[in-house]
Amino acid sequence: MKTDHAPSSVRALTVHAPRAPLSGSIHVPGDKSISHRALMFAALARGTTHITGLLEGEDVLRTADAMRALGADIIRDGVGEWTVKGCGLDGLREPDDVLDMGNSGTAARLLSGILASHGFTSVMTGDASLRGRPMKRVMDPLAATGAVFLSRQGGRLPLAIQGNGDPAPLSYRLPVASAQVKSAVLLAGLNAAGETRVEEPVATRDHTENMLRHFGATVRVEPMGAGGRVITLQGRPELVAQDIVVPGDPSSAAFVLVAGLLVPGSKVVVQGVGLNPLRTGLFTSLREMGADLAISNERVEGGEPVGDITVTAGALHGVDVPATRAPSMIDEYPVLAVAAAHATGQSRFRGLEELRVKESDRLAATVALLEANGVKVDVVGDDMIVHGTGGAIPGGGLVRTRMDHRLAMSAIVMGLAASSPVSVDDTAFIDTSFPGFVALMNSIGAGLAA
Ligand SMILES: O=C(O)C1=C[C@@H](OP(=O)(O)O)[C@@H](O)[C@H](O)C1
Ligand SMILES: C=C(OP(=O)(O)O)C(=O)O
Repeated sequence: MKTDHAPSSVRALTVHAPRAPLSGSIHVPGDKSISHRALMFAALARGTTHITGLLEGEDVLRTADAMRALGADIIRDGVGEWTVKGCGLDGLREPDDVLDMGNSGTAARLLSGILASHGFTSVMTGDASLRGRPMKRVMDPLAATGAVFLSRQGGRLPLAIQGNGDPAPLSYRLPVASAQVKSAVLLAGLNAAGETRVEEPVATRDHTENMLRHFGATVRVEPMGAGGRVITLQGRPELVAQDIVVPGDPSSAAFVLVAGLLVPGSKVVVQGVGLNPLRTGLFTSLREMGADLAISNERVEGGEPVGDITVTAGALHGVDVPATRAPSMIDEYPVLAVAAAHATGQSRFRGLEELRVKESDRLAATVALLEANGVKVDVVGDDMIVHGTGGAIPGGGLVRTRMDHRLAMSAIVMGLAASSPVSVDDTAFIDTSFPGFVALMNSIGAGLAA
C-alpha cells in the first residue's frame, strides 16, 4: 500500500537565537496516542463516530489508511474533523495489500493486536526506522492467542500475521513498561471469549483503557504493588460509536514550553493541553528544576483532563529524575536534556533503556545532540548525566536527526537558546507528530527560516 504520508524531501534548517522574547497564546495539534486509538476503536465499533481535534500527522494518517484498508469508511470533513463508519468487532476484512505504517511504532504495535485477532492474513511494513524497531515484544504475547507471525530476523518488520478469529484470552505481565504492548494485548482481547488480564509493574499511559470504556467495554483497573496496575477486559463487548474530542498533545506542547523557558524574557500560553497524570512527568521534572509553569482553566474534555499552560522564562537548576517517572515522560527526554543543558549544575535521568528502541536510539542521539553543541554528557548504565552550562549552551554544531521527529524539534529548541547557530540535517520527520511546528514557533517569534 503506497501512500503519500511520508517525508518526501530532506529539509535542513539552521536555527539562530531570536532577537526578542517568545510570546503569544497558541494551540498545539491533537494528542498522537489518542488520535491513533480514536481511529482504531471507531473502526471496530458499530455506528458512526465523529472525531474533533484529530492529529493530522503522518503517523496518524497511516493508521487511517490501514483502518480503511481493513474496511472502515473514514472521511475527513475539515481540519481535525473526521467521521468514521465502523465495521463492528467481527466486521473487518482482509486487506488486499501490504499495510505500510510509515514511521509509527504505535500504529504498528497496536494494529498487530487487531490483526492477530481476526481470521485473515495480513502483512505490515514501515519505513527504515520502523523496520529497525523490535516487534517481538508484541509477537510473543499475541502468539499465545493462536495467531501465527512470520517476521524478519530479530522480530523486525515486514511482518506477516495469520490471525485467529477465535483468539484465546491472555493473562500477561508486561516485561517492559510499554503502553503499546499493553494496548496490543487488550485489542486482541476484544475478540477473545472471556477475560483478558494485563499486569503492568509500572503504570503506563491509559488512553486505551479510557477509550475502551468510552466505547462501552467493561474494563477494571486495580492497583498492584508500588505504582503498578492490573487491567482486566471482558471480551467480545458491544462497542458502540461515540464522539471523541482529542486534547492537545502534551508531548508536542513540551517543545514550545521548553523554548519558552529558555529564551530570555519569554511568556507563552499553550491552550487545551492534555493533562492525563500518566503523561505529565515532564512538567513535574521541569518544576523540580525551578520552572515557572502555571496551569489554568482546568477542565475535562472527551474524558481526559485538559488545561492551559503558561510558561515564563527563568533560570533552571539540575534535577534527578527517577526511573519510575520514565513512562509518564518517555518521549520528552531529548527536550528535557536540552533544558538540563541550559540549567545550572548536573542533571541525572535514570532508567532510560527504552529510549534505545524509539524512532532512533534516542539515548545515543541525545548524547550526540548535546556533544555536538558543546555540552558535556555522560551515560552510566541506562542513566544519562547532563552537565548544565548555566545558561550558556555554546551551540554551533550539526545535529543528525536520524528519522526522529523528537530529535529534530529538540535540536531546534536548542538552537533558539544557544550562543551560536545550530544546524539540523533534516526537519521533515517533524510532520509525523507535529505538522506546522516551524510555522507555529514562528507565530510566537522564533524567527525560523520557513
Ligand atoms: O501507546 C502509545 O501511544 C505510545 C507509547 C509509548 O511507547 P512505548 O509503549 O513503546 O513505551 C510512546 O513512546 C509512544 O510515542 C506512544
Ligand atoms: C516513540 C514515539 O512514537 P512511536 O513509538 O509511535 O513511533 C514518539 O512519538 O516519540
